[in-house]
Amino acid sequence: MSKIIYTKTDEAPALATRSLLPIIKSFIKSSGIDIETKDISLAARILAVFPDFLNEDQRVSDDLMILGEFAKKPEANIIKLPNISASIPQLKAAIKELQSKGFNIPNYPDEPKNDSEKDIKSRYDKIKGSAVNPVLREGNSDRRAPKAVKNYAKKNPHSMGAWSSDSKTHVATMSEGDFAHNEKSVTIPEATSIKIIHTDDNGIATTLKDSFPLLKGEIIDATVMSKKALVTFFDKQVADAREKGVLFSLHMKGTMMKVSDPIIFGYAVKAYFKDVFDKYGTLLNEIGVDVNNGLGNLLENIQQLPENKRKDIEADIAATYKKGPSIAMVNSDKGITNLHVPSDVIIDASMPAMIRTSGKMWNAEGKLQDTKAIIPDSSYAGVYAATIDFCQKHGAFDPTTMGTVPNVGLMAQKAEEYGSHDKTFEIPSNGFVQVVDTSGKVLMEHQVETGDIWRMCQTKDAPIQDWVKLAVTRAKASQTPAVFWLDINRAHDAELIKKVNTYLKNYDTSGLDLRILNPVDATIFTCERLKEGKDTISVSGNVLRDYLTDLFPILEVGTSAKMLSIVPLMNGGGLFETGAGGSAPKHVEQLLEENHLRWDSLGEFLALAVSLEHFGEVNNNDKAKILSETLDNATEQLLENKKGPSRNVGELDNRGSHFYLAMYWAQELAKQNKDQALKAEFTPIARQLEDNETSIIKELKEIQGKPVTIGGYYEPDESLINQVMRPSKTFNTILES
Ligand SMILES: NC(=O)C1=CN([C@@H]2O[C@H](COP(=O)(O)OP(=O)(O)OC[C@H]3O[C@@H](n4cnc5c(N)ncnc54)[C@H](OP(=O)(O)O)[C@@H]3O)[C@@H](O)[C@H]2O)C=CC1
Ligand SMILES: O=C(O)CCC(=O)C(=O)O
Ligand SMILES: [Mg+2]
Repeated sequence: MSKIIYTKTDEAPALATRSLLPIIKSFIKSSGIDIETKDISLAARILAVFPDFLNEDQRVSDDLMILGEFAKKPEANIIKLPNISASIPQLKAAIKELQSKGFNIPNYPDEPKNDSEKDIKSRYDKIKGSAVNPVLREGNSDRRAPKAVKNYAKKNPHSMGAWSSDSKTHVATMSEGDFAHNEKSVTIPEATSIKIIHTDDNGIATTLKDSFPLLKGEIIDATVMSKKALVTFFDKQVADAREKGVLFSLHMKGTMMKVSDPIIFGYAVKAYFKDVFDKYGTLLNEIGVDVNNGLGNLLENIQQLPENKRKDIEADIAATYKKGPSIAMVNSDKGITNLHVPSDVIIDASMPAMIRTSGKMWNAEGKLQDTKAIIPDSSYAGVYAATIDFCQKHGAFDPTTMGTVPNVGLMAQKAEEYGSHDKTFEIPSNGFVQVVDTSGKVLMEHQVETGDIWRMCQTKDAPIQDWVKLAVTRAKASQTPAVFWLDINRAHDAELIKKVNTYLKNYDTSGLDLRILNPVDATIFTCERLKEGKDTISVSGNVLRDYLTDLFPILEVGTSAKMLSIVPLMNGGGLFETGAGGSAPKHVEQLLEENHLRWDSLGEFLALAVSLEHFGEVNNNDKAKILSETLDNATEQLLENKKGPSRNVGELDNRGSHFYLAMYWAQELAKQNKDQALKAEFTPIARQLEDNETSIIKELKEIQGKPVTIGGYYEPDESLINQVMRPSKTFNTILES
């Protein structure tokens, strides 16, 4: 029996689900559509891997694993909300909360001392970082701003900070020794198995990863980030930011790149606080400071020191701040810097937000200031450098006239860098690393030094074929030029380009404008067209998929939450993601403080409509198709009448916006004539909702302005959270009837 699976996740999206899902359920009930939820929240994922530590009644099923399997089935139809990709500090906070609620799960062992602790750590490490999306994304990605959303933005532009030609903001990236410069790549001619081996200067070989299979036609690449080059680079950037009087800011993806990027993050913290580490390095080591988890980890750990010692260190930290450069702030009121927690500043959202804000970030005084945006690896940094350069030359983009940049992203089967965690290693000693196949042939080799970060990526052939097909399909369907963002001078991209050229021949591409440009040229080409109001599809690899689907949407429509995000699964199913953005923690904070939820569920409305459409097609269910069409119309109504959530307390919020969606949806169902039963069912409901609009909105506004509790952050209390998210008795009664 086919069904739609709805995911229960974390933070703001999970709050919103408590309000929206009951509405959806009541609307689809009569149409033979089953909806089921699967809990992939951080808390549930933790509980799922520790059944042996829990009482029988506390155990939960491993919903993520079940969903991962389901995603490979043709009948899959999954609505995926954004979930937390947990950094270590977030993971530890979730563990603490669960323990305080009586779940006897173990602590996270930073440095496991025995086999049992090693086992615990390895279970937690699978939950850490971006652990959900790669499992569910059994297809490539099609993300775009629907026409209604784009038109709304044109009529109601979001604020855009002006850019001036004397802006000192710039991107700083490495010019040697980084992943980009050391990359090697080969395409595998026949299926085989490979091992990754490190050999030290004394000839002692250690297996970093034992034999694992590769498919025919798979592209593999390997590269290394030199620790020496990285440290030199960071030292220079600290000095240069100080000299230029700009903010010091670091932009990376500690969640998706959960092995490499926290290590790189740690070196940035050490470079900025060089004086502190030179003076107290040994002591800090002894008390277990691990700055890969951010400056926050240091500040927390020094609390265990005797007061005078702690004060000495704090004074030296203060002196470092004073000496400068100033650091960009995440929250200047609370003194949280860009270097506090590796998951606070995530490049896909942080760089576009900065570009939207005149190229400025917040300083410690809470004022906007030009910044040095440090993106250590140079593989994709040029995209942001070129965008900034474009804005410095031409001024900010104008949302009322600019074009749009949909993306077709290669993502399936853990493609490229985002699947490299289990093949990323911090090198223990000088020597070399080799990738060796079963015949003993060395496929790739790198000289390495202690502390270097070596990694290998895989990109399977079937996803590449599917990606090229999706690109052609989208270019044809929208009659829009499409650019493959690939650099012939990069080893991996050179292999990919060969395949793109081969697979493009399978299609009739006459009349289509398809090109291959390196990322910098692609940025310039796209930005020029964008400014002239022209659309351009970006066809990109996995990392640029992530970056570009925040960059352009944030400039075009203000937030990537408004994106339609479809993942046509390779085995025929559909995964419908909601927007491209995450689950901004500040939204929960605001709800708790003043009972106002500014989260915009627009991406979810769009995802549900395509999910229903897909359901209708696969199951020959015409009602599902009508529900889909009417939902799309309702969403358009919602945009036209400006019934999205406001940022401010006392105004319409997420819950009020859901009410309007329900009202418009019911009206659209009452209006249509394709299905008389639906018409008859929804005509009185539409009337009831209209008649009670004023009182429902009043009920939804009255409750705002006071703090609320939901009994937990990672594992809220179901009854409390439902009460908070469904506060209108009148509305609930209509839905239940
Ligand atoms: N698909 C997924 O599962 C994803 C998960 N994440 C996770 O989300 C968390 C936060 O990530 P972060 O990098 O801060 O990115 P977010 O996209 O959550 O936040 C960036 C900014 O976008 C705006 N925003 C995003 N979504 C909405 C929405 N629906 N309604 C209103 N505003 C919105 C807010 O800015 P403004 O100030 O303009 O209101 C927000 O501060 C992390 O745990 C991250 O790992 C991140 C991306 C995708
Ligand atoms: O999975 C994650 O950590 C974030 C995913 C993301 O940012 C995206 O797909 O746009
Ligand atoms: Mg992203």
